[in-house]
Amino acid sequence: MAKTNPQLENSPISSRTFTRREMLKTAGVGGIGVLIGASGFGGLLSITENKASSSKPDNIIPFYGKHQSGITTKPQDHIYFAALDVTATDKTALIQLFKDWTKAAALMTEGKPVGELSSNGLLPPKDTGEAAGLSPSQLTITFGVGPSLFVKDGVDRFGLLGKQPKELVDLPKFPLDALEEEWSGGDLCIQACADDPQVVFHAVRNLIRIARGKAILRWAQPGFQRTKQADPKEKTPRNLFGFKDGTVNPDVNNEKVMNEQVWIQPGDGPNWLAGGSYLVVRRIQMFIEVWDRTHLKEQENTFGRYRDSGAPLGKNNEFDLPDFTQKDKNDEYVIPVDSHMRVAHGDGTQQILRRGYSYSNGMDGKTGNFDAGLLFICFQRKPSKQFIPIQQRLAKMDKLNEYISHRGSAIFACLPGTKPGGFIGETLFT
Ligand SMILES: C=CC1=C(C)c2cc3[nH]c(cc4nc(cc5[nH]c(cc1n2)c(C)c5CCC(=O)O)C(CCC(=O)O)=C4C)c(C)c3C=C
Ligand SMILES: [Fe+2]
Repeated sequence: MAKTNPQLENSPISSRTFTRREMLKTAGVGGIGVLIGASGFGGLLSITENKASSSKPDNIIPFYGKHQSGITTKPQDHIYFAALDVTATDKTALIQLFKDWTKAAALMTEGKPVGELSSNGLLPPKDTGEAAGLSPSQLTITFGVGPSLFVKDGVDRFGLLGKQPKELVDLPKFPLDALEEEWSGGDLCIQACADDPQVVFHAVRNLIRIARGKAILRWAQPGFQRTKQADPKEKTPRNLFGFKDGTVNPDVNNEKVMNEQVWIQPGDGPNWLAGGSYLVVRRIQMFIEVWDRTHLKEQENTFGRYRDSGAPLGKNNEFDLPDFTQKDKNDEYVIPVDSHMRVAHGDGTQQILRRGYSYSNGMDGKTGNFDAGLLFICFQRKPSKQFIPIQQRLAKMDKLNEYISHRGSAIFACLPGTKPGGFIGETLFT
């Protein structure tokens, strides 16, 4: 399980840290427009540069690096996930979009607004403003491209057909899928994660705004887990069924394991994607009202773990290895054959890096129940050998299926990282 932030490969935090909070502090109440007007933006920057170098915020996750952040990054408290449809019809516009997004994302992850602050009362401000004064909050922004960016309705939209990886195709239909168009697919995705809900919303909102005329929102879903404030020891978070969720995950601090399981390697497919990773997202509704009427033993048999400790059935501690051979006095397996953990584990050869968040979207208008569940997100090197076989098993025989329904689905190739001066998607488009 992820215990520390492994973004060691991303470039070190810039010494020119000029955060939203510092900007307000430097300008003083009501003074910012006047200061910029008088000295120009560069002047203000240089004042703050010197001041900030001795007090670097430690809640910045570097945007630039070999890989995009937000994949092996220790999960932050909040997510805002958005899938987009591209409306632009030429490749140049698409390239410009990725250039603009890269610049804006790099600024926002450092806690800066997306454009110069302006005192021109006749223009809308470049940044929407709701994150002014907020810290960077470990914001990560991760971009991906979906299969439909390459070919849609048989049309090679941007001359990218020859570049489409074999793995980047729509997921197969699984038994019990109840997918809805309004929660599925997308030409592009943006995953914004941070320790503040307003910071993640601000990030996606500004990126969508920048995309105006080139791409539009297709679907979006915010999500959460317990905050670090509520659980300073940062134990494994619990899902909305009350169980610890995220105990077994490949070790993000082990580079060899990440190269085997998560990062696409040169030779895996087209070279433009080496250093990237496939993201599978499933919007899974959880029938919490039914679950809340289910007795504890049944709940524990459903997952194959104890609710309180998170230990595998028959063991004492959360991180004890499960014994799948152990039987009880009735000659039944202690960890039931249809339990979620056992079925997901299989023979242990397929692994995925799970990075999901709970969601709650108010009431399901059709039933009067909560519309709540798991925004399941996982990263992997080869979906055909990782998510797909696991989900095929789960869809067939997971006891958890009585309590959940897969409502949305999409797959994206998360692009490799980039250096300052470059842009996300550069390897694909040039
Ligand atoms: C296809 C992949 C998976 C889907 C979809 C999925 C949905 C899902 N899972 C939970 C809750 C738990 N999952 C747990 C373990 C677990 N789940 C998957 C895969 C999918 N889950 C894997 C690969 C594993 C690890 C298996 C192993 O090797 O042990 C657990 C147990 C604790 C843990 O390890 O995190 C819980 C709890 C829900 C609620 C859900 C859909 C709503
Ligand atoms: Fe699971």
